[in-house]
Amino acid sequence: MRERWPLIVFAVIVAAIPFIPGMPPFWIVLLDNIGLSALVAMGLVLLTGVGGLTSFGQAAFVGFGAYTTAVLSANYGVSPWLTLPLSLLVSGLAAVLLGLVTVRLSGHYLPLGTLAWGLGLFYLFSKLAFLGRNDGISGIPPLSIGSLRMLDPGTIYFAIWAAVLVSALLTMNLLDSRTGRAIRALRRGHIAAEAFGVYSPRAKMLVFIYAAVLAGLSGWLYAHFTRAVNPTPFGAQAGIEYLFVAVVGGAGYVWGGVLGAAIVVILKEVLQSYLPLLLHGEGQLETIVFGILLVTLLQLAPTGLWPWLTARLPFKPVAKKPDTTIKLPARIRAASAPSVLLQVDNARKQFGGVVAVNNVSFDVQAREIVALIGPNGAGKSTTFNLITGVLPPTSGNISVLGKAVGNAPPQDVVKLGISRTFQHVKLVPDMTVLENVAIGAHLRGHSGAISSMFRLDRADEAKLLAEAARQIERVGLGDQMHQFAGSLSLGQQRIVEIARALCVDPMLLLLDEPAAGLRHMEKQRLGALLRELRAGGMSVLLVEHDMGFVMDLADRIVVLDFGTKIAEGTPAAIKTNPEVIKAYLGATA
Ligand SMILES: Nc1ncnc2c1ncn2[C@@H]1O[C@H](COP(=O)(O)OP(=O)(O)OP(=O)(O)O)[C@@H](O)[C@H]1O
Repeated sequence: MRERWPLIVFAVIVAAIPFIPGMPPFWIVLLDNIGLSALVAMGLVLLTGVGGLTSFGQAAFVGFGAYTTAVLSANYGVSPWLTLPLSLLVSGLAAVLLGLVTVRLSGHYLPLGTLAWGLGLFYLFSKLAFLGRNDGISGIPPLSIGSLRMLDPGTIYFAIWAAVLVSALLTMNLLDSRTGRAIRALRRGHIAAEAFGVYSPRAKMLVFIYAAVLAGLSGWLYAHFTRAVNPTPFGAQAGIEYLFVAVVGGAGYVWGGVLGAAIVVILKEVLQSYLPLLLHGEGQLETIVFGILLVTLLQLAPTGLWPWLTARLPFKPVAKKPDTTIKLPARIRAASAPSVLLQVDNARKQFGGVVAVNNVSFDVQAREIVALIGPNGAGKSTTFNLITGVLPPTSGNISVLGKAVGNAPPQDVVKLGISRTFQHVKLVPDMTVLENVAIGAHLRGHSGAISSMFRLDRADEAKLLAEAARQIERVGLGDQMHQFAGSLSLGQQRIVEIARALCVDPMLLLLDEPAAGLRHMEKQRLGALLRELRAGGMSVLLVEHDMGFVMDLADRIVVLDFGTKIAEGTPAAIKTNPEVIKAYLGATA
């Protein structure tokens, strides 16, 4: 669990600021603007920095929140407190509609898509009569509690910063959870997360809606702060600026959003106030200087200022080892399970004219280690992808425990008890080893986003982390548990992937080149671990180029060449098979 005291200290400082004698009112206005901007940036942290979905369109969601309360409270006299849930709801619903078309986009189409609807909604706000067209809506009532009317910047300050602090707490809670790990895994692509049961479209939609709701909250507060709204602050330029705020502060960090908002709001204000004086009234130069300063900041700290600052702090948070005595229930295994775990029957995969897997058949029995070998490009990884649902077969059948897998997606295949590692390691480098491995236990937990935000997931979370810690210790990386996965050697990262796959409590483990990059002793330890797993009832199918390792370990070997199975048998038989020597072993000898 993360330390909460920095948040408490920050809350006390924020609460004390308005009471500092001689505090200029204008500074309070600046702090109000920083808080409003920080709320939007916090959503962008989750969306862009954590989830990897770049959005230029967040200002439009601020507009939905602001206009909803403006219309209802100014035109229909609805209490501002009643319009709060409605503002959040309208922003959230707008995100559902826009998200359905946007989050499916990939690469540069996604940011362009957000820019397109950001521009479109700005024009919509300025054309609709009931929103007051370009003039907007004025006469918005202030927020009030009993007889206290939040008319001046010094009183609404408390509402704005309470919203910032509560949102920061909820967002940190969300990120530090089962759902948060699924969201954080998205940035490295969807294949690894989906292999452990994460539905990435659902996770993407969740962050999209969450970011929009935070922007809507900012809009609701903004409307009652300025007491008038018009389309200008909700256009594409504002959308780009919000993204700047998040990136400058540190797009992967909740507090980066707050820091970025402070930097950008203060910098803009200082430049607008003092640059014209210095340059004798030359207009618009502040925009250019503002741009140059921001780019310089990004050169200094490319991942944002928050990580740059925290890396220089004299103290580091101390991570606690999970209590490994807490147990997750094991997978229920049928007493009379069939001896054939996996049956690959005439599987074929074509990519256009390339036949990557050519009518290949083999099986994996219970408590057996089978190796799939062959030269580069023989179709081994493609076979793994067919078995795990990453790719649909062109023809043929794959069945697990007698049940046809058909075209099941990876999320369904892992539920059958098949887990895997990847030829090209797919860990999230800036998540700890423990957090990466805990993604493997995703399907064994059940807490959702809301319960995580309110910390109702702790019992579930403790079990998942305990399981992850146990598997990390099992593979011999207990000392590295709290290190970032990206700081480990490539060989160790492969072992972390094995621990993640073990968290599924699989019946069949698919390992793609697990020994690549390992030193001799590490290979021996890996071999011992795999034998121990087999003795415990697990089966292993592995792709490996280290023939010494394979021959020592495997019960049976299947050899592929140009997508076709050319041999199958015990290591002794394969070693002396002339066709295998000609196609592969001769070359590796
Ligand atoms: N998505 C794809 N589109 C087109 N061709 C592909 C695709 N994936 C794999 N191939 C081709 O299919 C063939 C088999 O590739 P695969 O990666 O399965 O081989 P491999 O045995 O795992 O090789 P290596 O040992 O080098 O990893 C290769 O010719 C490869 O170029």
